[in-house]
Amino acid sequence: MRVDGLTIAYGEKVAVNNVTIPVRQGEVLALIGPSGCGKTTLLRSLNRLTELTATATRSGRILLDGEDVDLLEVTRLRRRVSMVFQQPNPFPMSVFDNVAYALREQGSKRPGKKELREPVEDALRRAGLLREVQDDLDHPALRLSGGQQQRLCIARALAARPEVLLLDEPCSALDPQSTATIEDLIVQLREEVAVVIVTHNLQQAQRIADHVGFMYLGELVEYGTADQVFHRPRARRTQDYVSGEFG
Ligand SMILES: Nc1ncnc2c1ncn2[C@@H]1O[C@H](COP(=O)(O)OP(=O)(O)OP(=O)(O)O)[C@@H](O)[C@H]1O
Repeated sequence: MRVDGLTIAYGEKVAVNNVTIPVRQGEVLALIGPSGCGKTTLLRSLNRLTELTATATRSGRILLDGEDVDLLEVTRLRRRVSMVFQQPNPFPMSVFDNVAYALREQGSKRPGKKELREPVEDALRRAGLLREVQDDLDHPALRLSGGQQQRLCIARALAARPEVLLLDEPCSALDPQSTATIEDLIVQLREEVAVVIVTHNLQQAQRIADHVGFMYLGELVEYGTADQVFHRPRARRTQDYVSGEFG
């Protein structure tokens, strides 16, 4: 995926200013920067969620596999570029049905429960949750712990076999143990899906990211490997931010 000269404004306020950044397959890209610098807006634009905000306007191009995302049917785009939010938001239905939902929505023919069992379990396995819920697939998803609910949301996103997974501060509502589990999961997932994560947690970005984009006041100030951005930042602003001097 590639973002090219992207500018997004809410009314008069420019939230993302002329950003060009690649999203590479097989990698985790972390977007970091102080509050309000445009990370979430950039993330949400990748599958056109910013269109849901009436005041948002956009210029520049976003390409998925060389195709302009504006030319793709939006439901299909959101299956290929899938989003997991800050607060786990499973549907008020069983664990099984949460994941099956994504699969049922896919084809023209509605598969039955039997046919769905294998792909549902496969998505749960890839989200690192199957072992914990195997015997409780019919239990309400809302009875799971917060960390399990977040992995269920990841399983739901993975079920549609997306090419890109967008994670908006996925651990901010979780305890340290669940956070560690999800970080391990993200590192494994990059083999099957490109991951873009917004995080305030610089240690987290260092632990899991291959590339890092540092944003400030809507601009992409610096983009590089995690090692370079954290240990040899080129810009003074990046240096100040990663050393904890502001933000
Ligand atoms: N729906 C909206 N309407 C108007 N302004 C918005 C809207 N969403 C975000 N903004 C503004 O756009 C700018 C960028 O916000 P955004 O949420 O993308 O930043 P962020 O870096 O993700 O912040 P945070 O780290 O606090 O989540 C901010 O000034 C914010 O106030």
